[in-house]
Amino acid sequence: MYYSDQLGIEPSATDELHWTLEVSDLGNQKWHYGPQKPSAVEKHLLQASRPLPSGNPSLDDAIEKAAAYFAGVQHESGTWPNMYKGPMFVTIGYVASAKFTGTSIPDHVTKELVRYLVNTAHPVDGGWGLHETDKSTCFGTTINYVILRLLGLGADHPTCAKARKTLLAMGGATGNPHWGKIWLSVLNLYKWEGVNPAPSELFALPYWLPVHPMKWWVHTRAIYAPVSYLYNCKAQCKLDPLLEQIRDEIYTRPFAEIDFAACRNKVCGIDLYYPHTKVLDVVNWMMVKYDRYRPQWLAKWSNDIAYGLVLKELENTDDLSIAPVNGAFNSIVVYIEEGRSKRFERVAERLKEELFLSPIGMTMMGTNGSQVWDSSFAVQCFHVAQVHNHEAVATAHDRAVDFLLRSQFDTECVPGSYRDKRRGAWPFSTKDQGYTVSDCSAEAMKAVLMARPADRELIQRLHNTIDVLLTLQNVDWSSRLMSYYGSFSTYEKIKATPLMELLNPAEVFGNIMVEYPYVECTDSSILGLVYFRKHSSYRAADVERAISRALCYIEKAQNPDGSWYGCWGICYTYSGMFALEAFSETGHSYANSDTVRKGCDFLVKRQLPDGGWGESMKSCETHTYVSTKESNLVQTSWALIGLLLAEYPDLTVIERGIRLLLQRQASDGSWAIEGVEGVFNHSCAIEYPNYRFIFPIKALGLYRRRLHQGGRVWR
Ligand SMILES: CC(C)=CCC[C@@H](C)[C@H]1CC[C@@]2(C)C3=C(CC[C@]12C)[C@@]1(C)CC[C@H](O)C(C)(C)[C@@H]1CC3
Repeated sequence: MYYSDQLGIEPSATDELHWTLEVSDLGNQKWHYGPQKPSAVEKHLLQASRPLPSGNPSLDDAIEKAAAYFAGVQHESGTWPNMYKGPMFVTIGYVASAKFTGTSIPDHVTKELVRYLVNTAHPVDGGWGLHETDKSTCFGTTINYVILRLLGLGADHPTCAKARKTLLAMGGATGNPHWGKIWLSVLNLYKWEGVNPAPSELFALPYWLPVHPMKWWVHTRAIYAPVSYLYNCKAQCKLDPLLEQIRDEIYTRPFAEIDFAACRNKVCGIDLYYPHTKVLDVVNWMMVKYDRYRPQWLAKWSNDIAYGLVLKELENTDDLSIAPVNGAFNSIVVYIEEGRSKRFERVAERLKEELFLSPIGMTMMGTNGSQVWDSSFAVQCFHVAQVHNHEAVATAHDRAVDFLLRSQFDTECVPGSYRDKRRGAWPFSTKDQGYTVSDCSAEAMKAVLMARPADRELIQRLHNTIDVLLTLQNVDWSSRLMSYYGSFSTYEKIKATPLMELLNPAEVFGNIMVEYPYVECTDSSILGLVYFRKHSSYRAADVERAISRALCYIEKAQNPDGSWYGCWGICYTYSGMFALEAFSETGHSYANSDTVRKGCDFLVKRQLPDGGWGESMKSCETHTYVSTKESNLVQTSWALIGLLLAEYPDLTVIERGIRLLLQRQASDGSWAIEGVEGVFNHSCAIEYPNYRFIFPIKALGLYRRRLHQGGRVWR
């Protein structure tokens, strides 16, 4: 029974049996409510975690059953839809956009959005944080309180009353960080004069300037382009009685008496992960003066430039946008410019693809899914476990490969969008989303090569992938200077100096201004290149050089204790697995490499008494390994994969971990969700529900190979 059931909410939950998920050939997902019957996929996604007895299987049985279960919950599009949830600051975009543009939200969606927030409110103080398992923060509590009120929950409903009390105890909504203040201003619940400036003139600067926004990290610039437009025209939703009530509820003083300009730099202490630098304070002060005295024509002229960039982003992503945060801002900007035009309707419609239903209600995901990433790993794990051609798995395997082939980019971005060459690369989620990611391209390439090693036409197609991947490596003079030579970043190579972080206005996220070198992205890129090298001699010398430069980088990035800090999964365990796999694929093992030996010893020292591994989100925040008390299925699998690939000599260590995976498997072959596996920007946790199949299957498969091959790991 969920908290929302105990509490009783009006409107109440919808009937889970009436929800179906539509998924297109390209993996785009949308939930519908109606008379249809749910399929195995919806049942798998919506059934609450059911305690099934453990099957206590043999190794072979465990692999067969897990692979068959996982194959059985694949959608016929070749993807594994899953609730890619966690961040608690995304749904505000959907609700605020609907409010601003007068778009109605269907009843069944409203009910489920409310249910999710009621179920995720902090059990003690009733607030919300940056992510689902976070402590309550001013940002999380304000925006989610506002959502509930806009969706029709009464101010005196117990969830609202409790959250409001917590918000007011934190000093009220004036303590919001930059993004919170921006959403409140758009909703006319705050005043723009109290928001640190984000003028669109920045986008009109000449590109050669080192601070040009189009050199920033793709997400940050994609968000600040529409935000700067809204800032310059001080866009505000029409005030209505409900908004007036909310104004009265979220502050400790009457709205009319608040000196908003004085709150510009005020951020609640609990929220403040990354305080402003003095440099930013000075720049902000100057921009405030500029904002006051600049001529209107200049504000309008630079808004035209920002709007041009928004339109290009929409064109390059088939009206979807890179992720829901800028997607929501974009929808408002298009509405201001064009009213309810065809384009606006389409942007608003595609925003709904970011909504996902889970057993605890509906929320907006971090992106429109994790389709390409998950399908790539799924194909790989079927091969490692040698089940790809088994009856229960073969269709799912082939569909996933076809999905990956359909999802490879075959067009370039429109000119003038400051985007690099993308033909041949792959995204994280879907082809429509349109953004190359280094490791997603490499893992997808590895997957299709595993599946079709002898397909000459495919290898030809992968020439483009190689061309893109090679351009993504950080190898220019500044990377030598900053000692990230040979590394790979996420979406692009590093285009601006990390000193830009001094101007990070977000307060709640670190490392968002520019690209950084990432160990995991570098590891995956090596894996992709190594696989390609096995099958083709295309640009052999360049590929070879890229691999050795990347290996040097990972070696340098290893901490003295043998660990690698992970940025996209929790944390040292995640990165350790990727690094050890990259070393293993290039011929390094425990027996012949100090780096590998140190990497393994680090992991082995952290094995818990039950044979598993469990690492806390605190590792990401504190940059030190913090163990949880309980071991975690996915992290145990990561550690095991690393050790197995490194040919760690002591099999008893590995066997203890393997036994834990077997014991936790339910009789239907599945594993339950045990906790959050992913992270971003050091502070926000995000769930990857498919990891609970992908990585245990891979770990068990590798272990079986090791047993069968007399202690030698298959390559
Ligand atoms: C702070 C901001 C801008 C918030 C919006 C959320 C996005 C930035 C997040 C949500 C999912 C996310 C963590 C993701 C990634 C980047 C940042 C994302 C898109 C990438 C693609 C980076 C590279 C990683 O190796 C990996 C592929 C795992 C992730 C996937 C998810």
